[in-house]
Amino acid sequence: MKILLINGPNLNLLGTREPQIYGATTLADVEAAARAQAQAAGAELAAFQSNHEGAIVDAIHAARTDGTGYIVINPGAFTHTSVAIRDALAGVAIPFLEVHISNVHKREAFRHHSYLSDVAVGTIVGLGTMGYTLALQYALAALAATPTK
Ligand SMILES: O=C(O)[C@@H]1C=C(O)[C@@H](O)[C@H](O)C1
Repeated sequence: MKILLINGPNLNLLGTREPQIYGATTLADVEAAARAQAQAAGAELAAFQSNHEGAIVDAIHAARTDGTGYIVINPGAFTHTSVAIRDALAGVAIPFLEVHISNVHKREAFRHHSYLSDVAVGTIVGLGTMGYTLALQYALAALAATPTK
């Protein structure tokens, strides 16, 4: 079982970026916890972060042929702008969960729309970095129930 964790732009700044919104946990902490969670379940986790839309699209394409069974993605600001990332996720037909650390629905209006949510299995919003843990828990259970992946 292999899960790909993708974080988008500015999430490399986690821990110092607007901590009142995104908390004090660093991206390295998030990725290390996710890796340990996956390994404890007998799964592999690949973690990818980029500030560049095309690099995220390329990472999604690569998942199509590397055995990835589930994607957990926080697209950052590309959530609200990127048809390209939406199309890549739909194009590889790998189930994915959309995660947002903050409750985007309590923030600026431009954050209320996602180009991904209607093609996602589900979304986890506003639960801080625990959202990643919960998303992984769901993805691991889903993969365990479908042994082919
Ligand atoms: O809450 C989050 O994780 C999302 C992260 C970002 O960087 C923002 O651009 C999104 O609007 C929200």
